Amino acid sequence: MSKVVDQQFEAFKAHGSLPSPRGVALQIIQLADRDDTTIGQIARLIGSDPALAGNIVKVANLLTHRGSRPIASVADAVTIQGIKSVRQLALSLSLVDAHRHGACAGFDYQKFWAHSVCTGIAAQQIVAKMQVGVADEAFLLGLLSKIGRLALATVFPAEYARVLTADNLTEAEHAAFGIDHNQITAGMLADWGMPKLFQEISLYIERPEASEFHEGERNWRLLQLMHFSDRLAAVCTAEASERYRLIPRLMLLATRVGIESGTLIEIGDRVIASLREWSALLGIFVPALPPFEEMLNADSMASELLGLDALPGSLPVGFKLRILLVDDDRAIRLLYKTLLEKSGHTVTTACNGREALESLQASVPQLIISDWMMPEMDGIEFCRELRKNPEWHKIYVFIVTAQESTDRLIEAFEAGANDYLSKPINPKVLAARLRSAQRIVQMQEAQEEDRLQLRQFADELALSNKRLQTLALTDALTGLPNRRYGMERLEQEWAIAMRAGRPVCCMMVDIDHFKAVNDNYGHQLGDEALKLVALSLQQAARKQDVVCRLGGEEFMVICPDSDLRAGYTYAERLRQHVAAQPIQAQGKSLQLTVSIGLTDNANLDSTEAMLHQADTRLYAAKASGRNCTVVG
Ligand SMILES: Nc1nc2c(ncn2[C@@H]2O[C@H](COP(=O)(O)OP(=O)(O)OP(=O)(O)O)[C@@H](O)[C@H]2O)c(=O)[nH]1
Repeated sequence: MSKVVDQQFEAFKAHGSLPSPRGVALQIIQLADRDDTTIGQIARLIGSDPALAGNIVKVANLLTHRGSRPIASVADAVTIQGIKSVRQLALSLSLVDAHRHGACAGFDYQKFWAHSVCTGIAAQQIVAKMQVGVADEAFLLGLLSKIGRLALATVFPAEYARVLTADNLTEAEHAAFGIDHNQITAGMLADWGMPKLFQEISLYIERPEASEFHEGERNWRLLQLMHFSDRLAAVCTAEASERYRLIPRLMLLATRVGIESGTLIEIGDRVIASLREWSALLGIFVPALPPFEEMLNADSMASELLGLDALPGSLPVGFKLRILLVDDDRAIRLLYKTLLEKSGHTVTTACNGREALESLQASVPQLIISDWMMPEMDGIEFCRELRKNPEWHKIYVFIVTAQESTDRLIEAFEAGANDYLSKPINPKVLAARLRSAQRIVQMQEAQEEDRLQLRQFADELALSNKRLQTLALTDALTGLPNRRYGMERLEQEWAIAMRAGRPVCCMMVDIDHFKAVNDNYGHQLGDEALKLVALSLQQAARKQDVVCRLGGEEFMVICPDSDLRAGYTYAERLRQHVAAQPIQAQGKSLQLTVSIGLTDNANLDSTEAMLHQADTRLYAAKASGRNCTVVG
């Protein structure tokens, strides 16, 4: 304790006598603390106080196994219980006896003792289980950890009754008495010659985060466990309605100090059983308690979980995960669902692998936290099944395991897990691991978005290329394939025909006296007429024929699989089709005709030769009076 607190404690002591083990009990405590004390010495000392001696024999009989030979003498009691346990008994019996009631209205003496004894029992159980210190010492420390409150109620009964109604008790105590109950406890333990560590722990038992112990060191761990014992005692001694408000925080605390829910239930049940025996012994009232597992699973706990804080650390702005939580322990599901939702994530739950797989059909999360050991389908099998579906490959999976052996971890990674979390899950570690998973999920999603965007660009590009290509190969006025297309197509048809030894025809079609149309009616009507002739040619063509506009009023028609004879018949049909249909444009009726030069591939060695021949024949058709077809 600091010098100032020391002085405050000295000043406080001057106001009246503090609770203390009296007479024989005090001597027992002092004697028991010495290394050379014998059982005989302790037994003789206890024997000098008949009431205490009677109680100690009674206690020893109650605490030893039923059915064994009853303990009749103090010496037997000390031998069986051990000197340290007898010291605890002497101290508790003497303090409880002297302060079962008191003058401070509003100070619940019964509840105070129930809580103190329960903290002692819990500390003893937990310290033994977690192997961080001497269990008997932990009992004593737990029992006395709030003795400062009894001291305040004893020294200032009227004033303390008023202070007890305050929301923040330690602050109100400071305001009223210049010292708080934790500081008084530390002072009293110092006065009773208790180890310095006891004093430090009692100072910070209610607020371990304010202590100067270094995280991870043995004393820090002991303080955390004592704080946990204090909270566990609060749960065990609270009224039912209050109890369910306290349980969620106790569970969270358990995960922080490394006690998983199975161990918590085991310790809780032992504490409840032990408390029942102690309360009967000391004549203290404790409320009836259900089995611990029932408390953790109670529905009424769910709403209280909402009072919990979010996981430590902040989320990247605007990035929240869709998480699926898979665990067969309902309390764990509830606790982590609440914590994760408080941190901004959206959480769904499943109680085993099979249920999780079913839920994936409905909605796909970005991250899964799955326990390993579960009934029906365990975490590993679930992982394997999950990875079989390519749609679920991107889900980031954490496997929660109590065993960190290399083989187990390799098995988890081989089944498809991305990472693992050790059981019990430490919220700080979970928060850090989640942030790193978030970064990966975020990166994956950004990549996926880039990929989708690229694909969209590529699709758009392909489409516009196709459009450009179509434009490049189409005549804008008539919508027919243009010269470029016509020439390429003629090459293709030529190659096919030559390879297959088949004929192919080509005709040049030119509108007669078209200049006159333009001159007499204007270019606009000329254009209209060109479009209608193009349409007429197309209508008269067969499906496999290719009609294109070479430019101006000149067209080319390619007729695959046609020799000159068939081509001629066809050319004539075309010519007559145009001649037979007067063209209606801008309210005028024009009678147009075409001249055709026809050729085929027979006896020619290239498309150029073919085109040249068709051209020559077209000129011949013009020369011979137009509106006719020339074939040779
Ligand atoms: N309206 C319009 N006229 C065009 C187009 N392309 C070419 N022409 C016209 O078509 C006419 C072709 O005339 P010429 O080559 O002298 O031949 P023609 O008058 O048809 O006479 P012959 O071919 O000898 O029967 C010219 O007046 C061109 O201006 C076009 O896209 N639209």
